[in-house]
Amino acid sequence: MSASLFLETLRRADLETYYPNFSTAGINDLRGLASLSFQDYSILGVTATEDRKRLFQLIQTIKSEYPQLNETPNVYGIAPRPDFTFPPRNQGTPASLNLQEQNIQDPPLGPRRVLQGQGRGRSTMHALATSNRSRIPSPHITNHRQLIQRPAVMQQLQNEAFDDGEEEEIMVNSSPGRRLNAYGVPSRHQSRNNSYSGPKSNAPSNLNDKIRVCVRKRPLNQKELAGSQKDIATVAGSRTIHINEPKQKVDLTKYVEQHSFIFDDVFDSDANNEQVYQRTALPLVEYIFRGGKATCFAYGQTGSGKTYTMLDGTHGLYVLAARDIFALLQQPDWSHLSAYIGFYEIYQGHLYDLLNKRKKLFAREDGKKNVVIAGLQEYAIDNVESLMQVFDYGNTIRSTGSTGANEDSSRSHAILQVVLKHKKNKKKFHGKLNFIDLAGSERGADRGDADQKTRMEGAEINKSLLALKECIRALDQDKRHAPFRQSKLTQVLKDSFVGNSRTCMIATISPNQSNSEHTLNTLRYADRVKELKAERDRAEGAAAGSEATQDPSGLNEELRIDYNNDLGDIVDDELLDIEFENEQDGLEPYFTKLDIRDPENDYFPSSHSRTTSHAEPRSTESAQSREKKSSLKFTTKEMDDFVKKHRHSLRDLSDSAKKETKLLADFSLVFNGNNDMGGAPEDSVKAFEDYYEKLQDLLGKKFEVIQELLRTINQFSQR
Ligand SMILES: Nc1ncnc2c1ncn2[C@@H]1O[C@H](COP(=O)(O)OP(=O)(O)OP(=O)(O)O)[C@@H](O)[C@H]1O
Repeated sequence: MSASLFLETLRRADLETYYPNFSTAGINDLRGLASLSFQDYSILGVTATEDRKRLFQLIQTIKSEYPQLNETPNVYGIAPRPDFTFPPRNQGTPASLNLQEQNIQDPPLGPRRVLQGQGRGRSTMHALATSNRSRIPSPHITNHRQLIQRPAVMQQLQNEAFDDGEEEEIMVNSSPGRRLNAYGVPSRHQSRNNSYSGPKSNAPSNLNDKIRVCVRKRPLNQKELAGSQKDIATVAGSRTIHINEPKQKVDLTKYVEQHSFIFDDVFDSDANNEQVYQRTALPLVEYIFRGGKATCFAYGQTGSGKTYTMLDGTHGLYVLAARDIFALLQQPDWSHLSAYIGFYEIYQGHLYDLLNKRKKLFAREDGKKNVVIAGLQEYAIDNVESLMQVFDYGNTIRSTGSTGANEDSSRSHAILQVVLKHKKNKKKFHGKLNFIDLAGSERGADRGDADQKTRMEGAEINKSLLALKECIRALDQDKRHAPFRQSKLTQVLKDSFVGNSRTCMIATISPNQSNSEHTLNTLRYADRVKELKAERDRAEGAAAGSEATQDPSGLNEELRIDYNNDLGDIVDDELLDIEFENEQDGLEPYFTKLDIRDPENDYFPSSHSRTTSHAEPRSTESAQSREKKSSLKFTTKEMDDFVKKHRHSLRDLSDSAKKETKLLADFSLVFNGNNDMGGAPEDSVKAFEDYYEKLQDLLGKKFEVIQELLRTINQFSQR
């Protein structure tokens, strides 16, 4: 492991100050850290309680991440010199340091201290009603993001996560505490707590939500069973999952911290793909027949079951969806449509066609803002067998690499695209469904023994997953700008997120205890999406009374502005006339049968909606009188010139808005990334200065354009 990586590891745990001490003691990699015993902390100068806790947590994280390191003896032989200890934090490194060369083994861990000095048998149940921790605010936030106090729930229970013959305590519903970043290292920022509202958790989720977040737990595999690994993920009901995270206190007492999450659907390890399909991809299948665009993606740790769920060759969701798509295409209502299949991967920021010798591809947008993968070989397929053959062929050339967790680990994002087009006019697009098997991220970027290529792959994957999260976040918060351009993945998915689109995320998790931190990271990532979605739902609910102000497109005002801003050259009249097909009528029998039809039917912009969304409503009377007045005051040429000028200004403004969007997105990504990864505040400040200076420039130019337009209008009004 390079010194800089090691330093970075310490930095993320807020322990970088001790780097010189570690380095002088010859501890410069994870192995060295894992070998440290509690007694070594003082010798290394780590005396502050908070820092000792942090170091302890970091070491536990490393040990659970890399179990092989647990066997490493204390090869560094750090032993207290009778006459010397490292200075405490911030006091520099001693100039002359003479560590003893002898090897000292870690002292044995046990016997563990028993809480409050009491012995406990396996069946003992102690309610620690007076414990401070029983008053820790719940991690769950109410709808209004207020912390709610939960009853004293910390109990000592029979420990199910450890089975080493010792009693542990379980902190039920305890705070997740400091958030772990993608590396499983505690972030310096306090975690946003998991949010859900209790009553809602019992009600079935809405299959027609714009964004759905589901979780799938895979069974323990043979290796984990053989290693007596415990299942720490408990599914409770159809929407709740508890993660019993094994932890250790500073005094080495083991305990279990239970984290509870609620999602749209939670699938237990015995759920099969058909059951998962019914509540994830099936609603998307019917949605694309209604002219929408949809995305179904699996997110999760390497080896957690993303491929198994999404792209398994025989019963992945894509096969099940294809079965229904082909069946629907056989029906008279849809016989004018064909399904075209494309299969490509995003590897290191580039697109490659998996059905055409990994030919390099480029993502573009057509005039109607559909993302087009230029050069992608598409096959008109009408039966599942042919699809599976084509898919198998593509899958053999997908970029894979070996990670410790999963021999066939994919190092690329694979996208299987199903586009419905009109048979008579292939250019006429009807609907699109993307199935995405995201690359696993955790084992690439931070592995000390990974080669440069693997690390670069990991970094690229992390970047795209971060951008994906940012885009979903932005969309879910109905923000005006989403940083689509930050990664190839989000660029490609852009049209599946804006406008009439639906997204289903399936977070896949491994249930074994050694993966608990990655599992929690996955669930927190998913929870973030879910939490924001809940807020939006509430906001929409609150606004339900003001139906008259709602856009029939189903886009809220901000997103609509973004969509329009992003249209760039759309100011030409023909492009303003953006039209999505709305062929819902013919769907009646099918959707009635499935009983999942969206009752509101509010996702499809009517052919007028975009145009009308720009225009101020005018009364007939005032329009007529304006026309009359105008005909008296202006010549045709003047009016024509003004329209051209306006159009020109709009183009400039639109260009500016695009630049502004990018500027904001760039800054947001750096800012949020920095926050999430625990980066230095100075980096954020520097980026912010750069951002607002550029914004000042852009706004100045916009102002000039508007001023010029107003000048002309003023001249007109003075006539
Ligand atoms: N729900 C499940 N039921 C049974 N086996 C499963 C399930 N999910 C995953 N597996 C098995 O676990 C192993 C890893 O799964 P998979 O390859 O899908 O992981 P992954 O998340 O796609 O990993 P990577 O990111 O490395 O590609 C496979 O052998 C797969 O068959």
